[in-house]
Amino acid sequence: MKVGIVGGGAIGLLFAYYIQRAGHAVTVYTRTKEQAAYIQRNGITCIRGEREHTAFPRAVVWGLQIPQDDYLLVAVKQYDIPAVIRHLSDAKSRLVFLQNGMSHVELMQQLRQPAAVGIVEHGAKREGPGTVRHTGPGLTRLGIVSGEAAAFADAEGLFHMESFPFVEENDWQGVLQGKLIVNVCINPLTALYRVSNGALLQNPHLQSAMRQVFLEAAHVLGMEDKEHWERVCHVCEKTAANTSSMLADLQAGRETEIDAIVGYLLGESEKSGKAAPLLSFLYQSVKGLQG
Ligand SMILES: NC(=O)C1=CN([C@@H]2O[C@H](COP(=O)(O)OP(=O)(O)OC[C@H]3O[C@@H](n4cnc5c(N)ncnc54)[C@H](OP(=O)(O)O)[C@@H]3O)[C@@H](O)[C@H]2O)C=CC1
Ligand SMILES: CC(C)(CO)C(=O)C(=O)O
Repeated sequence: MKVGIVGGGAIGLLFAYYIQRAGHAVTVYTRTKEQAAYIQRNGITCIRGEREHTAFPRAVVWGLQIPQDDYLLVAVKQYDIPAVIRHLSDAKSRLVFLQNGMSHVELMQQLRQPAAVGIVEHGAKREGPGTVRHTGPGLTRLGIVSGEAAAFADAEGLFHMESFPFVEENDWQGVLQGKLIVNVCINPLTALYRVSNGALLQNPHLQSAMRQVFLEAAHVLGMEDKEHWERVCHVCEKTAANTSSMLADLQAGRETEIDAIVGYLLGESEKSGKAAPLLSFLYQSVKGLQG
């Protein structure tokens, strides 16, 4: 099977490495010709614990040719999706979007191709143009957003590996929302206070601030059940030593995914008329910091 991965960041390199190892013909589509040349020459090295392996997919720059892949996995940040989609119009591939947040779902529904979300429960860190560290092994949940279900019938079986599992998810909206609320609670506060995820639990004042953010976000999403708060605390604990992606983006001077995470919720609060002053404060603060 021909599988294209758009984006050679942490998630793109991780998926390219594992799917190539599963025996598929992978092409990584990068933004720069330098990264494509690097991967062509050196492959992709994945570090997991003490182990380190290299796989050798093809690599080319995105947008130079119409992709001929059976599947295309889009692994760019939310805000880069519009630029990627521009080159998709003639592609016949089935599409899988791997982003956090929720604002891509509406964009996906406007595409001609069958499209699915891949909800990524792995942690990954890019350590070089062809090197990724698999920091938190988890799984990927596939949910069909548009097109015939039959288009994705083979996906789970094709990509699944014991060391890199894929499962089909019927309630993909519920799972995506569950992940969204975790990111809403953890990412902006860690970015503003410049703390690791665990500090939001360990410091009682920050925990109380996070609880207030949770209550407002849960109200907007109609997800006030106890289990969602427990999940937020569980993720905070499990990733206690992590620098959240939003804090990492700010520290590196990159754009954050605040629009796809908090911005999406503000859109929902406007539609429903539910007030969200804390979310608005977080949104404006992170926007202000990213300049
Ligand atoms: N990292 C993680 O552990 C997890 C990430 N996610 C989600 O996955 C998504 C990707 O995250 P992540 O991999 O960490 O982000 P990165 O910033 O590491 O990677 C994004 C990549 O997209 C590339 N890119 C941007 N525009 C284009 C383009 N037009 N054509 C081709 N490539 C392009 C960038 O290229 P360049 O480097 O040249 O700018 C970069 O390599 C995000 O939505 C994130 O929230 C979800 C779960 C876990
Ligand atoms: C779960 C969490 C908060 C882990 O750091 C994350 O997804 C992120 O940083 O974006």
